[in-house]
Amino acid sequence: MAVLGAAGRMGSTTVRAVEAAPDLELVAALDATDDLAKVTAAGAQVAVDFTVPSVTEGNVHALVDAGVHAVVGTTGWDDASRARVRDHLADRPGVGVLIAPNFALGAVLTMAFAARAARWFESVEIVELHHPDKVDAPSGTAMHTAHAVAHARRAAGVAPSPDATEQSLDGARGALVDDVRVHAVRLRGLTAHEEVLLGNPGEQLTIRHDSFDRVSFMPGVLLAVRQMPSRPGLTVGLEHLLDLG
Ligand SMILES: NC(=O)C1=CN([C@@H]2O[C@H](COP(=O)(O)OP(=O)(O)OC[C@H]3O[C@@H](n4cnc5c(N)ncnc54)[C@H](OP(=O)(O)O)[C@@H]3O)[C@@H](O)[C@H]2O)C=CC1
Ligand SMILES: O=C(O)C1=N[C@H](C(=O)O)C[C@H](O)C1
Repeated sequence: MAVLGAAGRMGSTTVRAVEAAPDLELVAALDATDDLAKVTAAGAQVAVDFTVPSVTEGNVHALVDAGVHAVVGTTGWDDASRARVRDHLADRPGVGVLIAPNFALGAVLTMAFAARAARWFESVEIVELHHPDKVDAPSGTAMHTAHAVAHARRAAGVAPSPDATEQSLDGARGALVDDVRVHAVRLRGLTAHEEVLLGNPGEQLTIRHDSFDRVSFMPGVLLAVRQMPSRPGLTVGLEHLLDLG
């Protein structure tokens, strides 16, 4: 298999995890200046992408063209870019692509629990907290959580969270993602954290997940690497590989 973005925080952690896995062989580790042709030249069947939002879609199309299955953890995807990959895969039967905003088991469970709880609360807001070197906000995980929560609330006929704010400084109420408020904190010392706050009169449920170390993402990454050769087409979210989708 191959790792794209191998010199980065997640890429280097993935390289170590693959090297420690007896059933996987790392044949290519690419950094920003490397040609993607190295992936096929090395005979990789699966490539993991932990690069940057500006290049990940191009990488995925090149991998699909080459018949290489892709496990994508890089964020920055939207409906339009995912649709382009889905269309491309329709011409390449047998090739599988997973785009997952978070590979940590606890984060996937947080999203599943939040979606399950969302219909029972009047108010829902999301706070994501990350290291200050992160280039995108809100996090891909928070966006995915907001969409899942919004979908569950719409399906149950629940109104958007009440908010009487008439006057506020720009950004004070966070970003509105699919009718759900999302707040992004960037703080030295943090790794990757998310809280889903659910409120009713007289009570609050907080669902919180903390990734203290990037090793937390590795069981999910390796699970995906092992499964993608038998999952053709586009899969969005690790929850589908964990039977939680
Ligand atoms: N799904 C998940 O579970 C997780 C997802 N992420 C996401 O993964 C992505 C990477 O995060 P992180 O590792 O912290 O970021 P880093 O900035 O540490 O790593 C990104 C790496 O990609 C390299 N790169 C840039 N362009 C290319 C290219 N065209 N080909 C190959 N490599 C390239 C960068 O090189 P250079 O610095 O020289 O430009 C850098 O080494 C982010 O989008 C982040 O949100 C992060 C954690 C978990
Ligand atoms: O950049 C990060 O660090 C992370 N990015 C992903 C995201 O944007 O959701 C996953 C995790 O939160 C760590």
